[in-house]
Amino acid sequence: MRLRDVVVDLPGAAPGPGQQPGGEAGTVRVLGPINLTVTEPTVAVIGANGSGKSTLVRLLNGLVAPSAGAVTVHGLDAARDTAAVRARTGFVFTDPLVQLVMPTAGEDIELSLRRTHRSRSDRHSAAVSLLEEHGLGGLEHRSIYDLSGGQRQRLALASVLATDPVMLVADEPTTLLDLQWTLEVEDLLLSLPGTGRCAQLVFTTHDLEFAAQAERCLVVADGRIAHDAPGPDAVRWYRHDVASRHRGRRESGQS
Ligand SMILES: Nc1ncnc2c1ncn2[C@@H]1O[C@H](COP(=O)(O)OP(=O)(O)OP(=O)(O)O)[C@@H](O)[C@H]1O
Repeated sequence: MRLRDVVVDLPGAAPGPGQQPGGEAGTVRVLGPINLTVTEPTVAVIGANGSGKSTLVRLLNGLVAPSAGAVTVHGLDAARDTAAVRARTGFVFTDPLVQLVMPTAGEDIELSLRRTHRSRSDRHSAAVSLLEEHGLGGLEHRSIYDLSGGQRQRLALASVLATDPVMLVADEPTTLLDLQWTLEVEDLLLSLPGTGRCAQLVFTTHDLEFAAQAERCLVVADGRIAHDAPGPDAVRWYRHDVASRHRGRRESGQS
């Protein structure tokens, strides 16, 4: 993926802390300018609340369009060739209810399998085994509203993976999971490129141990890339940066 001179300006009453006015009156600049070419198989995006992480990854499948500049994914312009980009890019939302569209767990996965499994019975048996693989065995008839938050988050991931995406973008994919499932899902996600199940994984997270395992990690601050390094180095830089700002505020009596 490639971001060239990308900025995102969004409507806003007044710029918040760390934000600049956008190019048009009444807008704030929430991202950019950003120039990046990312080829690494596993890429983490970390940073403070409101720094612009979700906005950055939403650019990758056209959920957010840049106000200026260009986002290229698999050689396609994400804002112009959105349908083609979305056909290749799976997106896992932080809130699974945003993306689960069918009434039951089994039906949601079956919907994702409709392109690759033509017959209904094939779709059903593939859905049952995918549910098992994600710790949701026996829940195919369960309403998506009667699943726990963590079960829903795993279902959302299973449904997106069922579409065989070339690139998987996951926005805080483990926020609702218990410790065991956090570790399972992190292992699964990080292994995807290596096992050929998708070519590239891009994820946002506040879990720094997870981020440290990525080959490349982008630290976002106030809508800009503040640091860009291999996972362990970027996480070390981020911890140090946050701690020293915190110390500075404490010493000046601001917190
Ligand atoms: N549709 C929108 N309209 C106006 N402002 C928005 C919109 N979406 C996001 N923003 C603002 O853009 C900034 C970046 O938001 P974003 O969701 O990208 O942050 P984030 O780094 O993912 O935060 P978090 O860690 O809290 O999820 C925030 O100030 C947010 O309030």
